[in-house]
Amino acid sequence: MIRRGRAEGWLKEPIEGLTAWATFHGVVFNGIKIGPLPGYEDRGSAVIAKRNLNGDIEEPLMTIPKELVLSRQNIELFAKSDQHLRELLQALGDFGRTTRGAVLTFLVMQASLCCPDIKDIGVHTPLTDYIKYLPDELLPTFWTEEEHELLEGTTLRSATRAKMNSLLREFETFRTATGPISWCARYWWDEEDGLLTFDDWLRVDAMYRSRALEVPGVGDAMVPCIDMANHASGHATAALYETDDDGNALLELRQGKYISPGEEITITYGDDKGACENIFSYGFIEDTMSSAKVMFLNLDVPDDDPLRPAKIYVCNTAPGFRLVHKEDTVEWEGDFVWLVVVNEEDGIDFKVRQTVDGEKEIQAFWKESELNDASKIRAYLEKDPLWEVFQLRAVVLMQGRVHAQIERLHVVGSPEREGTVRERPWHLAARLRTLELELLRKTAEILDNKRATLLDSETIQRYLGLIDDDDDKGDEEEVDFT
Ligand SMILES: C[S@@+](CC[C@H](N)C(=O)[O-])C[C@H]1O[C@@H](n2cnc3c(N)ncnc32)[C@H](O)[C@@H]1O
Repeated sequence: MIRRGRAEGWLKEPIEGLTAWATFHGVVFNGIKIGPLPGYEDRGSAVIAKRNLNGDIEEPLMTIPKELVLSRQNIELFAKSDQHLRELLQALGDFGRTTRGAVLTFLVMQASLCCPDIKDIGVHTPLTDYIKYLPDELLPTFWTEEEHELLEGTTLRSATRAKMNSLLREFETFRTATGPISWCARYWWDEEDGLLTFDDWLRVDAMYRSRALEVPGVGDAMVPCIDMANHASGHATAALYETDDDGNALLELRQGKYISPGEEITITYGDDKGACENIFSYGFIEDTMSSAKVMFLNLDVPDDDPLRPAKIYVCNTAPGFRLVHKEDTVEWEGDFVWLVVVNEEDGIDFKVRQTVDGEKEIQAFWKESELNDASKIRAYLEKDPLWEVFQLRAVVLMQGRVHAQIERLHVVGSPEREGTVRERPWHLAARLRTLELELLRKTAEILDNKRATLLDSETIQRYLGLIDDDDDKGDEEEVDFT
């Protein structure tokens, strides 16, 4: 439906009309305009200065009335005067009460309202027309299979697969929940000419994901016009967004920033986000990005671990570890790693408990202390006399995983661009492979050093039997390196 609306024009407006839309609905612009930035048209629209702007004295560059903010709270308000939207949200239950569920549903509803084949459904809001100004972002969920293959060996490959699966599940939930509503059955789900398809779900997901901001005092929301600001990190971020005492959204130039006419006003989408997440959520990597910054590598509990099923059962953290590039080192995070490297002889134990309603539950213990969640395990291990041994095991485990990932990237190499592969996916995949490979190599080096340091530690020397505490014992004991 959305693709058709874009092609036929009933769901598309030129960006030149946005200022009139905004002014009509009470948005105040101060010294700025919205449109393509000459030389950077591939970024879509941007917020551009119309005159000299001085961050030390400037009033807000944009003020967006609170009623225009596309937040969960406002969607609930819209639903009070729109019985069809209300029906949808009620049918969706818990999902309709999440911000994501409410926003995606609202966006599908706005597209349906614009569709000439759908009659007498829903209530027009200012935001019904707003979505006509939004571009279709080429996020990886719209890449072809050939383009996805270029991601082999990068962490974006599994992230995109997992996202596609979760989008499919979400869409099925949406279809099942709304199927019994008669107007949904007629317009959306009719076997012959139902208008809604998975492609629509991908499109509303992309709109939300690439434009959602965390608005102070509101939470995740889409803020019309402020969401036309492109991203720049660090000192290059020109403006910040916040809310005033009345809940209106503001775009404010940062103190000390001076912008000349024709220059862009950027915000940050999150300086801590890694290259993978930037492509995943926004479909670009900043030109100045020189490190993948953050990578998540998945892990499994080895098949030969007798505690594997219990460890998987109790695990409530992401199965893997995150590498975070900080200045000239790489730090890692992931409680799952600790769960993998300990075994029964060390002190981990699992017990089956019957709950009050007769269900069976597995509980994890570390030397008699209950581990309510996996995040506690590290604190216990740190206090254990064998802490260095556990660290060494963790380091060896991660070394194996990092080397396997490097190997996968080597196998992919630098493929030639096939004729059907689009320029942007090809370029982004190549940059991501390079950035992730560099971060992995750096991590491998750091882990090698860490391993060498740990092997030198007294605890480990003793654990391996290389230090003999008891001179009298002589050398009759064999060292067991396993
Ligand atoms: C919140 S929107 C910003 C407005 C957008 N340019 C538009 O035309 O609607 C986010 C999208 O803008 C583009 N974008 C933002 N910052 C960018 C940057 N630094 N480089 C390239 N594209 C950028 C990406 O396509 C991203 O998904």
